[in-house]
Amino acid sequence: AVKQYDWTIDYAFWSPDCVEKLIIAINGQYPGPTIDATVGDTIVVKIHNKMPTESVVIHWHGMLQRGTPWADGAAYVSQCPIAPHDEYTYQFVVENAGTYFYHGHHGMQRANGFYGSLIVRPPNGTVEPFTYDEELSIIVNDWWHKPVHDQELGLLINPIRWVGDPQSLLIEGRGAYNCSLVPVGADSKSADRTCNASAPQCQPYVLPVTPGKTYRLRIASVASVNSLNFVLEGHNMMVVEADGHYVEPVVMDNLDVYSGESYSILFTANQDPTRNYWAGLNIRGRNATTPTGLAVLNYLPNPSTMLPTTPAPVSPLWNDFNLSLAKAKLIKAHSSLKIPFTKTSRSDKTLFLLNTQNKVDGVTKWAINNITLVPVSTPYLAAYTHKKLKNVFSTSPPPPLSYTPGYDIFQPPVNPNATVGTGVYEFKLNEVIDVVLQNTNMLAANTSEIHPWHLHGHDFYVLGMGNGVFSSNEYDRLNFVNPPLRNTVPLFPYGWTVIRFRADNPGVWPFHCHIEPHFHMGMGVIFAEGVDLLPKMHLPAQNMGCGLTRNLIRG
Ligand SMILES: O=C1O[C@H]([C@@H](O)CO)C(O)=C1O
Repeated sequence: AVKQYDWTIDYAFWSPDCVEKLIIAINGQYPGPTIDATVGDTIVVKIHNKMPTESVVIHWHGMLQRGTPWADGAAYVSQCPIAPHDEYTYQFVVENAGTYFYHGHHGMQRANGFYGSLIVRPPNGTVEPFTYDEELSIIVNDWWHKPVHDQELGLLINPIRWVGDPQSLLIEGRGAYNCSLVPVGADSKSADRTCNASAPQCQPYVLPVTPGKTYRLRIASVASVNSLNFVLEGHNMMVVEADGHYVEPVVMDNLDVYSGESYSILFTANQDPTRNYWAGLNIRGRNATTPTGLAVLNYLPNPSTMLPTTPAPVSPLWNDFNLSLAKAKLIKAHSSLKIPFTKTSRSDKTLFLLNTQNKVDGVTKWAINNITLVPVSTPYLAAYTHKKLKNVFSTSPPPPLSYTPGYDIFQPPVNPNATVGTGVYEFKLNEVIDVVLQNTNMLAANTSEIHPWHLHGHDFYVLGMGNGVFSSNEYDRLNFVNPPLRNTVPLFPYGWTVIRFRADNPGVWPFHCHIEPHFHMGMGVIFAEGVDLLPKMHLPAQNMGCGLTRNLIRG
């Protein structure tokens, strides 16, 4: 079936955590409308950009965009952003059933509240490998009071003004800042400093349940910076799906969710039904003082306003990274998933990507094999579809496939200066690619952080994760039996992560850290697949109305 949506994008004043702030709303809603579709459906979303001075794109996170790379919604990779007062129509087919979401992929618009859920259901009559009575769904997020443009500029200047810890954690766009902490005096009179604890927009999100029933709860994270941990007070959860693929059921008493990831968990409302419970969200991976984000698990017929008198749920220690690693490794492909390779299969190409924090002209950046990705004004995909422009992004020499062996990942970089680049890793159609992500110490001593890496246009197999330096003899110990198929995977501090995918989707696809500030600071690479086929591709003219392709458009 064709599912048609008409979306007007505009600013709105909103109070997600009771403090009023300018956000980006869709049809006046925050979070944006949910897309609810079935495998095989064609999604058509007509965008009207009503923001007076900001251009916009929407990335359909986890959608493979097979045959429609121009609809991926990554600014200056797949398209020119949609100008103010202009319109653009996204059209693509949804391929796999699961829990997904969409979000802005231009500037820091995602951090400005520009996101929503995208749920894909299996074809009618399909039996899923688990059962439940009803379904609930939440998107989780971290939230700052500082306007995103202030945040963005702070990241790009010298010295860096890092965004710091968020003021709140939001569950389905709702949190509760303590209004007594809002500065008083002149500041309190300006609109963006209004804090109203009884504003309807910041009343806790309610998850209504009927005692005895089993629920599928979909959880997705669009967090700007933080790794999050989700707890359902008094209830265990069984993880059954991750990033749109079934996984071997695994019971957890709290769930780590990295930015860009999604999960389905099952839980049964089998606790004392005379009270309600907290759903809680805490930061892991950073030593933050941000209070727990709270929603209400509402045992019907109790009123949803009957707040639990129990304390906010606690999560494991923020820096127990071995626990984080062990938990991430518990996610394994469901036994019904056919793995298209064995222990002895090798990739056609292996990329070793060193993740370092760097400096370029004194400004703090992130680099991959010492190259910081910088913005361009011609969309990569548009350039690749025009023979004449094919080489504009191929730096000479091309971006390095690996880094110098012997790099000491436990020390700050000896020479922190990185080069800037717009180079592309080019793959032949159907090449099997392994990527080894290698984490390192940051510019400051004794610091290394979590980076959730997200690949556009693909799911990939997570072959393994570990501590220290990855060495090729570790290949034998990777998981070739039931590696989960994901579109986002964490890279842990001082650790490594190995993924595998087939370059079977002609197009140009970003692979980047899903931490919004880090992508801005250059932490990503660009993959071009089936490059010989791209000149035969016909992009919508509107994708090309900027940069070097602007003058090539014929009416
Ligand atoms: O990119 C980053 O910058 C800060 C810090 O390294 C400099 O303030 C931080 O925690 C990051 O993740």
